[in-house]
Amino acid sequence: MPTTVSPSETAPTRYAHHIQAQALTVRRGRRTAVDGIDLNLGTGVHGVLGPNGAGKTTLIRTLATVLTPHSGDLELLGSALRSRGELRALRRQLGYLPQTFGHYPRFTLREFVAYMAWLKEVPRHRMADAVQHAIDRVDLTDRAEDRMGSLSGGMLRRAGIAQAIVNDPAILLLDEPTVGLDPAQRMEFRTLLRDIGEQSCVLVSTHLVEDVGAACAGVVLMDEGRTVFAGPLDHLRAAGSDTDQGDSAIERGYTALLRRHPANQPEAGR
Ligand SMILES: Nc1ncnc2c1ncn2[C@@H]1O[C@H](COP(=O)(O)OP(=O)(O)OP(=O)(O)O)[C@@H](O)[C@H]1O
Repeated sequence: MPTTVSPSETAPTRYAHHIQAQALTVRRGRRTAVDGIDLNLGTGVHGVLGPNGAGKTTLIRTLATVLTPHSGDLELLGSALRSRGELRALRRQLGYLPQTFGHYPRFTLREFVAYMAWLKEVPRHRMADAVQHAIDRVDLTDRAEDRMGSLSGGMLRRAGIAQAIVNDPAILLLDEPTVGLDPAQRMEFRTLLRDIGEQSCVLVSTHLVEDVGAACAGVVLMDEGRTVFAGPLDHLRAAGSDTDQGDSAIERGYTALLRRHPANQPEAGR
């Protein structure tokens, strides 16, 4: 009988999951922004959902190695990131689009993406092709020689996505990537995400539930720094009922799971 083999099963990896976190805790100022969460994420596109202040950005920035955990264990691509060498090796395989990113307005788009590729140590002989491919994938081919300062907000966001994928990352972390994209570009973007998710672990923080419905196979739902739910999108859809608030099954599931979480019960004394 034929069996289905996923890319993660055939990939020559030394780790069970691309992202493995146990009791991961991250402090921001006096707050515990990520509060002891466990995660095991492999290939595929995973949405990170949650209300404002839930800890989504803090989690993504921690996985992007921008923030250091306060406690707990974190392994990315099987590496516990204990040395500078491990960190450097990992960063070559990471793609990260922050909520806002800095850039030199006088750089052309091609120069910007090439600069980011150089920072990620994309080999010199692959550089030109990698840059062109990334620009093509975000549909900015005809703007490649334009200065960054002349791009529209949505185009800048796409430039940010191009720099995040220029090194064909094994882990791609995107914080609110579709903000400012027009509907046609959002649809293109979802296709791109699904395509990248065939080989890589993609984590997308978003408030747009329809993006999750269209592009993500899995969901991590956060509230107050904790994981309320982590699992397949279908389980989130099934969690809600007609009495829960929301215009779609995903929104109703989102509302139901947040409401049911112990931290949101009246007896939790909040
Ligand atoms: N630099 C900081 N200093 C102090 N507290 C911070 C800092 N950054 C974040 N926080 C706090 O950490 C918590 C989580 O914030 P975070 O930005 O990770 O949430 P989020 O889920 O991404 O929110 P949003 O949906 O509004 O973007 C919030 O209570 C926030 O106020």
